[in-house]
Amino acid sequence: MADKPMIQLKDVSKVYDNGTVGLKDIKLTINKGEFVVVVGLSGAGKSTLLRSINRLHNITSGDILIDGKSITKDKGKNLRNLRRDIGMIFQNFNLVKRSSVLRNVLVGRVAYYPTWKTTFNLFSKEDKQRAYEALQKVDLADKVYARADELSGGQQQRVAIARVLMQDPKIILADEPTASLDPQTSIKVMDDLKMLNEKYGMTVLANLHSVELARKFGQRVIGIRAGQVVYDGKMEDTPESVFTDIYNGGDGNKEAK
Ligand SMILES: Nc1ncnc2c1ncn2[C@@H]1O[C@H](COP(=O)(O)OP(=O)(O)OP(=O)(O)O)[C@@H](O)[C@H]1O
Repeated sequence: MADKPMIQLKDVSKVYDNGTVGLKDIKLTINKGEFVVVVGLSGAGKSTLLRSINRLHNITSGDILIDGKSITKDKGKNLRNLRRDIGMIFQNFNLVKRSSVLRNVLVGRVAYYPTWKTTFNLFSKEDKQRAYEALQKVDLADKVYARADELSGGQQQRVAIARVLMQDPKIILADEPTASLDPQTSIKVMDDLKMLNEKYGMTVLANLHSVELARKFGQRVIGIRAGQVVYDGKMEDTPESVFTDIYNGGDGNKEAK
C-alpha cells in the first residue's frame, strides 16, 4: 500500500491536571493500512496515546492529524465526523450488557443517524442486514438476539469488533483488546482485528501486553516509556532484546542499534 499518512502526531505532549506527564513530545506517523502494536510497561502512556488520538483526552500541546485533518482543533460536526473515522476496542468490551447483540452492533451506526432516530431504535432495514452480516464475519450470527451479557468474554469482544465493522472507520484503536481473555480466545480476537486490517484496509493501532501476540500480529512495533517513544521499527527487524529491554524499563534502543 502506498505510504499515505493516516495518523500524525506532531510534538504531542499531554500533562494531566495533577501534573503527571502522560506523553512527552511524541512525533509519530502511522500510514494507511499499517498494523501497529504499542508496547511498554504499565503506566508508560500507552492508553494516554490512544485516548489522545481520538480526543477522549485533550492534549496539552502539539497537534494530531487524522487523515490530514486536525482532531485537536476541530469542533462540533467536524469533530463528530472525524471521530466516526476512528473505531475503539476496549479491554472491557464497552457493550450495553442488557441489550441484544444486534442492538450493540447497530450502535456502530449511531454516528451516521440523527439522535432522535437512534433514541427510538429507528435503524434502517439495510443497517440491520449489515449488522447481521458483520456478526457473520466474526462467527456470531447465531447470537444475534442473545443478550450481550450472556456471551463469553471472547464473544463479547467479537461483538465489539462487529460494531467497529458497522462503524466502518478508517482507523481502529485497540486498548489492550485481549487483556481479559485466555490465550486461545485472544488469538481469535486478534485474527478478527487482522481481518479488518487486511480485508477492509483499516489502520490498526493496538496496545498489547503480550509480547507473543505483538510478535504474531504487529507489522510495526512502537515502544513507549515514561510518555516517550523509545523504539519504533518493523517487527521483522526487531530483536527479542528490544522487548526485554522495554519491559525491564530500559530505553529499547541499546541492542537494536
Ligand atoms: N486521568 C488521569 N489523571 C492523572 N494521571 C493519569 C490519568 N490517567 C493516566 N494517568 C497517568 O499517566 C501515566 C500514563 O498512564 P497510561 O494509563 O497511559 O499508561 P499505560 O501505559 O496505558 O498503562 P497500563 O498498561 O497500565 O494501562 C501514568 O503515570 C498514569 O498514572
